[in-house]
Amino acid sequence: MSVTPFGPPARHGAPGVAAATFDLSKVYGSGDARVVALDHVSIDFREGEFTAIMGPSGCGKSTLMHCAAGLDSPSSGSVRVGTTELSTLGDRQLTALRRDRIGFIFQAFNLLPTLTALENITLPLTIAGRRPDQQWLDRVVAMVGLSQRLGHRPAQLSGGQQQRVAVARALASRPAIIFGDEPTGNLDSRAGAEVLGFLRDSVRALGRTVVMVTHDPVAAGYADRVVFLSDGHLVDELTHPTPDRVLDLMKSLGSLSHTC
Ligand SMILES: Nc1ncnc2c1ncn2[C@@H]1O[C@H](COP(=O)(O)OP(=O)(O)OP(=O)(O)O)[C@@H](O)[C@H]1O
Repeated sequence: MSVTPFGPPARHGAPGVAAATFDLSKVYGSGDARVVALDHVSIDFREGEFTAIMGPSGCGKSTLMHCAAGLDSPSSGSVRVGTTELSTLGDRQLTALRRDRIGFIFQAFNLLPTLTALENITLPLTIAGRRPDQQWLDRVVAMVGLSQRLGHRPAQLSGGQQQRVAVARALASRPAIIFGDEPTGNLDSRAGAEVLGFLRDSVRALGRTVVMVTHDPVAAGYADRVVFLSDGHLVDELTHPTPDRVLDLMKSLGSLSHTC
C-alpha cells in the first residue's frame, strides 16, 4: 500500500481551524469484542474548506465525523470545535454547541412529516427558542432553490428536494461547520450533484466549513481536499481532487478490494 506522508496538523485550536482532533482514539467494546475504530488520529478541518473523508467500509469514517462533531466521545485524545475543547463541556453545553455551531446532514433526510419545509428548516431554531435571521434564511432558501416549496410537506417533495430542506436546516443557524454523513447516499446522481453543489456553495458563497463522509469518488471531487482513512488511521490525502485522481488513489490504497 502506498502511503504518502502529509504534514502535521496546525497548532491544535489554531486560528483558521474550524474543528480539529488531536491524537484521537476510539475503542468500542472489550475483550474479544474490542474494536479500535480510530487509532491516534490528528486532523484539522480548516475554515472555509470542504473536506471529504473516504476509506473502506468499517475504517472509522463515521466515528471520526461523530467524534469531531461532538456526537460521540473519544476514548482518548481531544477534539476542538473552533477553540472550544469538547471534553471541558458538560452535556448541556455540548448540546448548545452542537445546536449553535454545527450543522448536520445525514443520508436519511430526517424531516418531520407533519411540518412544512419551512417549519422543518427552522425547527432547530424553534426548539432553541431563537428567531431566525430572516436575511440569512432567505439567502439559504434561495441558494437551495426552495423558495416556491416552503409550504410543502416532505411527502410532497422529491428525495432531492427533501435533502435540500435538510441542507437548509443545517445552515439555518449560521453554523461555522457542517458535517455530512453520506449526504447523497439516498439520491440519484442528478439530485446528488445538486446537493453537492449546494454544499460547495455553502463554502464558497456563505463562508462555511464542510466535512463530508462519502464512498463516492464523484462526490469527493466536489471537495477541496480528500482525506483517506484505513483501519482507524489517516493514510493519505489529496488536495484539489478530481474523481479520477480519487479513484486512482483508492485503487493504490487497495480500498476497492477489501473492507477494514
Ligand atoms: N457503537 C459501536 N459499537 C461497536 N463497534 C462499533 C460501533 N460503531 C462502530 N463500530 C465499529 O467501529 C469500526 C468503524 O466504524 P465506522 O462506522 O466508523 O466505519 P465507517 O468507515 O464509517 O464504515 P461504513 O463506510 O461502512 O459506514 C467498525 O469496525 C465498526 O464495526
